[in-house]
Amino acid sequence: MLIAIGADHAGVRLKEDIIAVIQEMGHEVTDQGCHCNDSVDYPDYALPVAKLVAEGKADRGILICGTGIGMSIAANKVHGVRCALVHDLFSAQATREHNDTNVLALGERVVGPGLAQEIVRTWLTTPFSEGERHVGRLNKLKQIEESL
Ligand SMILES: O=C(CO)[C@H](O)[C@H](O)[C@H](O)COP(=O)(O)O
Repeated sequence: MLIAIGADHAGVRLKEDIIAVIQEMGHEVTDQGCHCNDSVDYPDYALPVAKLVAEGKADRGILICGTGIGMSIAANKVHGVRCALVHDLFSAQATREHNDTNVLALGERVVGPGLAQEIVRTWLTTPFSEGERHVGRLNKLKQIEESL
């Protein structure tokens, strides 16, 4: 898979750890920044990653800021993106199985690097369950998007 990744200044250190995990797993990465420790604005980095996923130019996206909250809010404004903020392994698995999430948000100030790496491994390897009830709910999300 091609994974698009982005971070603000509060997530840039964890971004490097996550890139290493993605590459170890045999996936490709497109790094959309940021690339320094200067204070930047998370929407500027969420948007390119979310658009790459929504347009089918990347298979998945991973976004990191201090809490993951700003990144997840921004990413979920892009039609076609289902972004989950995840800081535990149960949610990493459930959000793939139930929500078919295509973008993952993490908070570098919330989660340690070891757990964050394990969350990414779980999220990248867990398939959507294809359960009828989940498909129906995703269709309802799509209808909401299309009605706006
Ligand atoms: O959006 C956020 C908070 O929900 C992110 O965690 C940002 O990284 C954070 O707000 C950045 O904070 P800073 O004080 O500007 O470093």
